[in-house]
Amino acid sequence: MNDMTPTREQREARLEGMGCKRKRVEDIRFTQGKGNYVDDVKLPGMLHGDFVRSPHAHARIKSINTEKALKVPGVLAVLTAETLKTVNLAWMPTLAGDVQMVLADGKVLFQNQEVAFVVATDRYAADDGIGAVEVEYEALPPLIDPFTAMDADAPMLREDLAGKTEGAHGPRKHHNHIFEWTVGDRELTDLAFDKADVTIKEMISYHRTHPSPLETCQCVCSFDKIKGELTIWGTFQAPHVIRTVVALISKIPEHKIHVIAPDIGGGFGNKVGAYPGYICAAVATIVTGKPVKWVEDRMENLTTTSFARDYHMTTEIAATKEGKVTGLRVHVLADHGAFDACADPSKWPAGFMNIVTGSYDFPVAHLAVDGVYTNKAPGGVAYRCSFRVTEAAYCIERGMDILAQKLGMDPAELRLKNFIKAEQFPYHSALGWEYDSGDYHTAMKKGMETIDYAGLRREQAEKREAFKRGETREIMGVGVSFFTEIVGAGPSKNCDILGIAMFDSCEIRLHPTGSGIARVGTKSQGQGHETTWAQIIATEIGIPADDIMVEEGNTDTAPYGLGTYGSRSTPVAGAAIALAARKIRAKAQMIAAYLLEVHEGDLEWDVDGFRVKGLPEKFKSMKDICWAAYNSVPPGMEPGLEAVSYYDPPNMTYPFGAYFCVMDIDVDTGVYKIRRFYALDDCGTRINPMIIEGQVHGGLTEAFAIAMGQEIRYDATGNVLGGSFMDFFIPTAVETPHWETDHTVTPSPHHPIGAKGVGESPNVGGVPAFSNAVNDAFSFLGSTHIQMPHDFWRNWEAAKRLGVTG
Ligand code: PCD
Ligand SMILES: [Cu+]
Repeated sequence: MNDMTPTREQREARLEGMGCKRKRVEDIRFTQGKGNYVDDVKLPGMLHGDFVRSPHAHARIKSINTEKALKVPGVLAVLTAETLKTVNLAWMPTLAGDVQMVLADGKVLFQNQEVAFVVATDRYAADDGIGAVEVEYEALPPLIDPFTAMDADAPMLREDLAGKTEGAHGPRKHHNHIFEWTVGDRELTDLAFDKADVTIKEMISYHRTHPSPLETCQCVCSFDKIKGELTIWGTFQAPHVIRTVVALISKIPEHKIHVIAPDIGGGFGNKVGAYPGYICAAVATIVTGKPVKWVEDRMENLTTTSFARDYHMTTEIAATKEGKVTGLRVHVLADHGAFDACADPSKWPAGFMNIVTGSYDFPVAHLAVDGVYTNKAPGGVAYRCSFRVTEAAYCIERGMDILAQKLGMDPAELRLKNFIKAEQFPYHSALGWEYDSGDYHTAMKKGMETIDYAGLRREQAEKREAFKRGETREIMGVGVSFFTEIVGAGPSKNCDILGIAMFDSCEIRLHPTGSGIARVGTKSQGQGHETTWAQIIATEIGIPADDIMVEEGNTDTAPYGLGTYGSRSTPVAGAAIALAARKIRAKAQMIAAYLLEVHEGDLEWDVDGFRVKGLPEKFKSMKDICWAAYNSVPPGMEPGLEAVSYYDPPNMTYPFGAYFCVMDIDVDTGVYKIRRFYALDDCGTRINPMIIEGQVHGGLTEAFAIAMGQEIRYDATGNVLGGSFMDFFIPTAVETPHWETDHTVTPSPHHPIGAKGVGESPNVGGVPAFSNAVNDAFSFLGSTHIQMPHDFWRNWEAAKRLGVTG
């Protein structure tokens, strides 16, 4: 070795592997406006489709007259449910076992529902065509309040299900009932409540909101009549699932369907489901023989595509007078809108809501969820937690605060007292999960020390006294939230979508000169997979991350995968990537042994190649081995260096975190100021700390939006009130607080690289932190629970209700 030989550290740094704050490679094109999004797909002769939508929330359709529309210059076709019936596509299956109208069939069930699809030479002509379609409606009584959905005299929404007493998830109790789902031991839980010293009960609602990604949902469909092939470019978080759904409902053989998800401008769960626009564009290209583009506008996106939450959770906790929790009982009324179009794994009608015991050692618990139909848009999947973990975390984190208040205990102290202890992992929760790993006490204490929790409480006590003396009009709240996430759906034993197990996949192919391509079954929408996936490979096989190209989103080239949502990419695909890389390394080891004329067992891995044990100068780098793989492999070995891995995770991963929010609220105006927000996340092994930080910043900003103002509201007749950015709160840099981030590292014991997901965590933990801060601020005035979102007006209303302002 001479002086020019790089040190081990230098070789490691050159790889930019796991743990490196590698800059996002995709940002080179994104920041220069050189991304390639669906709307950038422009094909010769391409037509444009757009929808006639219902102004009513609930109405019968008496007639649709398309004659005038068809005379509008540029309009080529108008599809209605009747047209779609000729190809058996007026309805489509949802991922939740329900069916959904593609175009209104006989009646409409929510405002802005798709009624007809106008296809024209350009978007403007399509719009003129929409104006010329004549639809005659007969208004029906709307059902907006989910609490009245199962009243005896409630209007029947889903006439297609009339008389059906069995739904996709068991018996239906009423014509607007979708399912009842129960978990846990009812009897033992009731007993715990009978014996409890202290109990609390509160209706905690997580309102309806919407992720509203920068880019709306869209697609371009192009049918090649000669080859009988359908190509779909679309904003799909799960391209392979879309291909399978299209194959099942169109009867086009799956190998003749090409689904391509190009760059995506944010997904946030909004782009998991299948929407009528996709089906209509596909039918339209087959009918017209021309490519057809469908692009939603902002209002269409906000009012009709996958909303989030709308869970009304009656929460009860039983405890001893010393503050040890002894039982949890939760009933959820789930408002699903007109169709059950959630995208949970098949066996989980309410997602992973049974993580509602949170980070606490509840000996017994019981959860019951009733899903109901209302005259609102379908969905329920979205917004940085597709599987209802956010609802669960909000429920338990609000509940613990309410219990602390009743016990006269500090909320952080109550949590510390009830945490699952580090030595209890793997921990079996009362509602059936096996938490893989955690160290809650360490995380919580680190957070409390960093923000000087005790000092904040002292300050708050002083401020409260000053408020009572009339010296200030400001009240101070400290919001505590300690969440446990559950991500990585999921193990084939209990997770499937449409019968397909929720594995994920990776295929790595190394080229002779020592670079390569990795194709993965996931699909980044901004998370930075092109950067992080290459980092895993770099560490595993010693090829610099810059020399690995990552490709996702093309069903012809990527191995089958279930896509990106529910923070599943790192737990599932991340593992597939590591294992595919290890297969390559195993073959590389055989080649190296052959080249160095030693036994495989005599070699050891050293950063970027193999070294003969005890003979450090005998070394073959991965680059050398790549070349050899194409010309001098051991006799009998196949040439080439590539591997595929399909990974079926043995368990979910359970990231967690401790969040604190310090807030001051002026009682006379309701105006709040967020003084401090501290977020400690534990996502196990950290692949790219900078990307993690970005994920946390983004998720916290969204949590802030939800907790402090964002809402999709409906009036009594079913008009959407949050349908544009005039009424729907999107925080800008001006409103967004400063985020302090921190971490601990508790690797997942079953994941090949120990990583857990992180993308969803900040939203899961963030919302309760904000809401608890507001509630904590008001608590000394006798309030137990104030409903989100906590905008200025509602804060002022709360102050008024509590008699501290006029
Ligand atoms: N440990 C760790 C973890 C993680 N990571 C990173 O981070 C990220 C994320 O991850 P995750 O957690 O795994 O996740 P994913 O699967 O990938 O993704 C998903 C998520 O993601 C988030 N984030 C985001 N970002 C952006 N930019 N955009 C978007 O859209 C979005 N979305 C959101 C959502 S909503 Mo759902 O769908 O509702 O369910 S779910 C979700 C990536 O890149 C990775 O790699 C790292 O580094 N490390
Ligand atoms: Cu989730």
